[in-house]
Amino acid sequence: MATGRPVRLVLDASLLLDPSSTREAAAVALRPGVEELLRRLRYSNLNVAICYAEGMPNNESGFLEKVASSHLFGSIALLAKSGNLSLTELMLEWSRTSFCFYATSRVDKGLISELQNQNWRVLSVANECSIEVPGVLNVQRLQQLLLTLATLIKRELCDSSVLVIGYIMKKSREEDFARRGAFPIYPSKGSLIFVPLSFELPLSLQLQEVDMALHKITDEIVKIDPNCSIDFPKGISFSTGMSEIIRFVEEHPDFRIMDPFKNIYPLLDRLQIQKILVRLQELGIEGKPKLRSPYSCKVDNFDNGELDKHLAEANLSFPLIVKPQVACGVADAHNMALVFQIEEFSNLSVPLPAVLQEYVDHGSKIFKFYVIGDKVFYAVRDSMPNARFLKPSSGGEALTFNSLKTLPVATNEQRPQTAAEDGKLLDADLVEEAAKFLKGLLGLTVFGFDVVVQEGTGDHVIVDLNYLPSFKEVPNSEAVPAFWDAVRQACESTRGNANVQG
Ligand SMILES: O=P(O)(O)O[C@@H]1[C@@H](O)[C@H](OP(=O)(O)O)[C@@H](OP(=O)(O)O)[C@@H](O)[C@H]1OP(=O)(O)O
Ligand SMILES: Nc1ncnc2c1ncn2[C@@H]1O[C@H](COP(=O)(O)OP(=O)(O)O)[C@@H](O)[C@H]1O
Ligand SMILES: [Mg+2]
Ligand SMILES: [Mg+2]
Repeated sequence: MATGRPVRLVLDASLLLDPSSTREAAAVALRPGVEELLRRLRYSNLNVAICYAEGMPNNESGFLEKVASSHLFGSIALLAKSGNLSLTELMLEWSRTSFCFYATSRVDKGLISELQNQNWRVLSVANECSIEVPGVLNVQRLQQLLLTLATLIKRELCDSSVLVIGYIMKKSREEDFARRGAFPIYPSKGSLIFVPLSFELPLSLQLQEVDMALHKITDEIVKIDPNCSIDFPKGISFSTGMSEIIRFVEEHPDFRIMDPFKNIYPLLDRLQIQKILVRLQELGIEGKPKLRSPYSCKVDNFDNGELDKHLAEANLSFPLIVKPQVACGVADAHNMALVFQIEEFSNLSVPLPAVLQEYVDHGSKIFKFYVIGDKVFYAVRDSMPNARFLKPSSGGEALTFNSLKTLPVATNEQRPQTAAEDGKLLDADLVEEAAKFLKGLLGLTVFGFDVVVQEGTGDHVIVDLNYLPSFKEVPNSEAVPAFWDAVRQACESTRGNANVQG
């Protein structure tokens, strides 16, 4: 099939409706798992339609019409001619112009053979009795439907450059990507097919069906052992599914993954991040602003008597920003504090072990840089004001906050008047150099980092490093093609480097 012929998927009512609901004439309901399937199909770049027999009770057909329109799907009433259901004119038209799938959970041999005569691929899904009709593909579980479709589409596209990417990430992140059109099942540009991996099915079988797995492993952290010697992945417990994937990757060194787990673990630890960022000094260029990491030191507790000596050795002075050493993956990784004097450390609620960092006055503007493959983007975001604005409100207490939820950003009067100066503050070329340097160090395909420009010195201070962030501020028209290029690059990079488990 030449690329570009639309792919159509017609879902039979029997696949969608919960059989128990239609039998007892209870309120009509979707079968478990169908809502999630429909949501994924909504952003799949497949042409989807729901079909039902025209004689279906109105409450059921009405319900299906509503489901179809809420997902922007078509809906088709199959005509019953002399007792047999047959294709509508529209479906016959599709047979000529598109590659068509029909997914059903009931046996209607007449309809099936008519569909097959019109070159439709018929899939029998989650059927109690699998249909022994030649050419019908039996799909045991609903969760297998998308991967089955992906494999069939790839085969039909007869284009060896098409890659199937299986992804694992939390629902909200998947939705972010899907809504941006980043996860097509029928490839638009970039000839990539994206399918979710299901933790309700054996992972090893699914992983053998895809060309690469794309993951945000920190979405699958169940807990991190709070002992003080952080040496990831020791001490991290992952979800069962994620543990299965980790084991599979260990047993299949050639399996492609974006990105290798060992390249991600350092970004779970703000001390490791610090060690990486300190190397930015190697980039020092005459006449250019200084690129650096904030002065930092680690503490295992807040009531150690030698703290002020510790601070002096680390060239640290107040105010300090205090962050958990664990950088992400657990709820309290973003619980922080701004501390103005040593007394405020007593009963400080920041999780231990913690990192104390120089608080850089940066005029409440932060530059969020995103490296997506070979491309570098950045967005400006409101940030914390200069410390002098925050001190009075603290009244002798540390100012505690959650950086993702309650970051104390500047009010208007706390913002420097030179808003127009923002662009001039930042030396974007210098930071792009840093981005490329970091990419080389990290071995990550998509990552983000936060830059603040110190007032007075103009130092460019990188305060945070994240992998697979949402880069939501980057326009889809630029971010999505860059993301696809990055994914393809990661998949086609030579096997050897892909995931050498050192
Ligand atoms: O820390 P930032 O710079 O706000 O970036 C966050 C961060 O990457 C965060 O990941 P995590 O540290 O919680 O793993 C991401 O949120 P979730 O993973 O909780 O969804 C955000 O996507 C990042 O924000 P942004 O994409 O705006 O940089
Ligand atoms: N050293 C610092 N100096 C000044 N502001 C900082 C510093 N570190 C972080 N911030 C501010 O706090 C926010 C959250 O810190 P960050 O390290 O990015 O945590 P997270 O990983 O939770 O995003 C930053 O976006 C920035 O606004
Ligand atoms: Mg951050
Ligand atoms: Mg972060």
